[in-house]
Amino acid sequence: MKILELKDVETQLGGTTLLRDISFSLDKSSIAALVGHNGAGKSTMIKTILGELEKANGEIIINEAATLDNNFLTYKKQISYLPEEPILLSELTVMQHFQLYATSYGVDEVTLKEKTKTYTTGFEVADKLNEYPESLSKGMRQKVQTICALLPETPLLLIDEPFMGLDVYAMDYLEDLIKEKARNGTAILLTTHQLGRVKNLADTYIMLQHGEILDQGPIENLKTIRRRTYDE
Ligand SMILES: Nc1ncnc2c1ncn2[C@@H]1O[C@H](COP(=O)(O)OP(=O)(O)OP(=O)(O)O)[C@@H](O)[C@H]1O
Repeated sequence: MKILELKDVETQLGGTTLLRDISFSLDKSSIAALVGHNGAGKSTMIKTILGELEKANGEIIINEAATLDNNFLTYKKQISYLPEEPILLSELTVMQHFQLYATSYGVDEVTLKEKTKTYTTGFEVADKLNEYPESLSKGMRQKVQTICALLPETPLLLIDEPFMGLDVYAMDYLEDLIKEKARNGTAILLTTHQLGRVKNLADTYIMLQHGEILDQGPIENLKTIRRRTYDE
C-alpha cells in the first residue's frame, strides 16, 4: 500500500522554481533516504509535503486518499515531523512538550507514560522532564524534539536530518527506533548527509540535484554512485 505519493510536484518561491517534476512513492513500512548536496532541495521537499511551502503544480497523496487540496486536516494528522532544528517553546517544560504532542495526535495517557519512560531513558534525558528548553544542551533539545515526533503513531514520519547534533550512542538508539517504527507500519522519509549510516537504515534513496530527482532506487545502488556525484 502506498502511504505517500508525489506526482509531478513543482514548488516555487518568490518566482524561483525550487523543485520540479518530483514523482515518487513510499510504501507502508518503508524507509526512504532523501540525499543530495547542500541546497539540492531536500528540506524544500519536506516542507512541500508538510504544506509549509505551497506547491505550484502536481499532486501529493497520503494513504491513497487525502491530499492537501481535498482534506487538509485529515492529511496533516497523518504526518509526524521532526524538523532539522528544534522548535521548542520556552514556556513549556520537557514533559509539557510531550503532553502537547500527545494531545494533538490523540495519544492516550497510558501510551504517553510508557513511551516517555522508554524514550527518555534511551536518550538519557529522563532526569530532564521538569526542565525548560533554555537549560538544556543543543543535543538534549534535539533529543526532546525527536521524542515529540516519535510519540504519535502516524502513517507517515518525515525527518529532516535525524542525526544532527546527536552523540553516537543516541544516533544508534534513534536508528533502532526508526527501524522499529517502520516494522510497525510507518512509512519514513528522511533527509541525510550520512550516507554510511543510511545504507544500513533505508530501503530506498531519492537523490536530488538542483531541485530535480537525479536518481532513485534501492539503497544498494547508492554504493555504485560515483563519488563525483555525491562525495561520502
Ligand atoms: N526561504 C527561501 N527563500 C528563497 N530560497 C530558498 C529558501 N529556502 C531555500 N531556498 C533555496 O532553495 C534551494 C534548496 O534549499 P533546501 O534548504 O531545500 O536545500 P537542502 O537540500 O535541504 O540543503 P542542506 O543540505 O544544506 O540542508 C536552495 O537553492 C536554497 O537557496
